Amino acid sequence: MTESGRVIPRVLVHRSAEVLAAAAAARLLTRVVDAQGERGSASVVLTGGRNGIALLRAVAASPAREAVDWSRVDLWWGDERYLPVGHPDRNETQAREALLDSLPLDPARVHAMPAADPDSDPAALGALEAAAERYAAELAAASPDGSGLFEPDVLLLGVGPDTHVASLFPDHPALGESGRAVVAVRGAPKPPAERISLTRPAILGAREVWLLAAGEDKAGAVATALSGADGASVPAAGVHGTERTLWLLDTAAAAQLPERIRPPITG
Ligand SMILES: O=C1O[C@H](COP(=O)(O)O)[C@@H](O)[C@H](O)[C@H]1O
Repeated sequence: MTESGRVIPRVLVHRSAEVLAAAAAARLLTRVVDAQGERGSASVVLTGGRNGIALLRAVAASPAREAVDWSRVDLWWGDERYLPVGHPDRNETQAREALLDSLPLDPARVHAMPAADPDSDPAALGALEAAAERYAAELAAASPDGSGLFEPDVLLLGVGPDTHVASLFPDHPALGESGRAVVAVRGAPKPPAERISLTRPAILGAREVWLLAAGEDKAGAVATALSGADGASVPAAGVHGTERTLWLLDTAAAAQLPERIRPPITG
């Protein structure tokens, strides 16, 4: 913990993307079981992207998934590509294929972000903004004490090569959104241009934030974010959990970390 009360991130480096996915899956399963033991249920915010989906595949492959009571797990998304239901590029579609369709989840507890109307132009003014507002209302309604505070047990984030997390991109106005929990993102530099994202203040409510990055294309972003960059312009530098912040990397993504903060490979 720093003097400002911020939790210092812990960085773990695994020997490959496959080991990273398997280790993160084991960690997630344990965290969910522990949260259910403590509070009766667990809430997890999923991410899209290759590392987030690899983690879900690793959960699907793990016999330890039987240790979880999946009917008492709430699933949310940190961001979504605003595309029609079932579109292969939707984070929801990929998560369902990788894991969710094989779990005995309570459908009422699977909180996918709204999808675009297949018969309308997703860029048309209004619908995307209304979709973001609906998701914000869903989040507020689900807060356990009615306070509207969103405190998921684990919030997963992929890290883009440009340091984006969820659909908060560097120098995009959505990164500075402070008055709401969910924001409509237009003009995203990575397709599709229309997206929905949790805002930085919403992410900061999570008990644990885990940032996942594998591959050499992520090395620059990881080094920048962990070297004291300003979270107001470098999205990955500005997110943390209230109890814990974990950076889960493979050796390639950790390759440009300055030596003073590069931990030994954990396995
Ligand atoms: O588009 C997105 O990208 C990020 C990062 O994805 P990656 O494939 O570069 O790891 C992801 O975290 C986000 O959920 C997704 O919408």
